[in-house]
Amino acid sequence: MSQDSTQHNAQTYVAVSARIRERIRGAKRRFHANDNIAEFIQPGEMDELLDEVQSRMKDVLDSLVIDTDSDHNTHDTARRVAKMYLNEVFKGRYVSQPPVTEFPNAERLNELMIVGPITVRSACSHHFCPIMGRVWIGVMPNEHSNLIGLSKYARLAEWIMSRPQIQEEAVIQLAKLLMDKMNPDGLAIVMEADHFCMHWRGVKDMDSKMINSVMRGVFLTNPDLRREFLSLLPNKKA
Ligand SMILES: Nc1nc2c(ncn2[C@@H]2O[C@H](COP(=O)(O)OP(=O)(O)OP(=O)(O)O)[C@@H](O)[C@H]2O)c(=O)[nH]1
Repeated sequence: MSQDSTQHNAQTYVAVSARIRERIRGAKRRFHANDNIAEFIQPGEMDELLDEVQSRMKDVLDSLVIDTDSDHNTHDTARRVAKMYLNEVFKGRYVSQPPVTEFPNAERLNELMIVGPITVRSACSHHFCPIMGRVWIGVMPNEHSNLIGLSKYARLAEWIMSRPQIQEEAVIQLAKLLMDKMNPDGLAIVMEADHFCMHWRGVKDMDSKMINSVMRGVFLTNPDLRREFLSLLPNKKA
């Protein structure tokens, strides 16, 4: 019998992760660590996933030779880790995009606006170690752009970041989402983050950060605008 199926109530039980994977493959879609798969998850299946991830985490703890039966500290760790991954730190894979009210640009605003720093939290796809950082977003709207509420930049950034990520792909996913939503003349994003896979382990370098920027539309073609955006970012070391 395959690992994904067991006898269950006299019927063949297919693990919920296998059922979800089957639907995604059927739709010829990707399910990389930083992809959102909410549309393939049916009502009630998140509870089943929680049980499945808990059971597999228990196997990992067993393989780490940790006595989860008599060690009171790790007795419920498998469940806690499963809940943390599915409902908190990787939630952005499993839930739909947060609702964002879009307002027409009634006053035909076409001046640079900047939001930030927005705190972002993620984990790297390579080691599942935390990434903690800040992001600044600059928008150059035009008369046809949709405007979104200020808090929605943070909500959308959190949705993208609460997945296993690499920083270079995360900023591009965020840029695409905002471009699609607002349709501005230009968009600029700067992200600065600490990667705990470099602080806590590996090279154990406490000081280095990763900073990257993504420019779209007029921020690419107009160096003065790009300079204005970058000069208006508060000192990132402050
Ligand atoms: N480009 C990029 N790399 C990242 C990011 N987060 C973590 N990394 C790096 O991913 C790399 C994984 O490298 P590997 O050589 O496969 O893994 P490793 O042997 O554990 O690497 P060390 O960290 O050097 O011990 C490391 O260099 C990490 O520092 C990110 O957001 N972007």
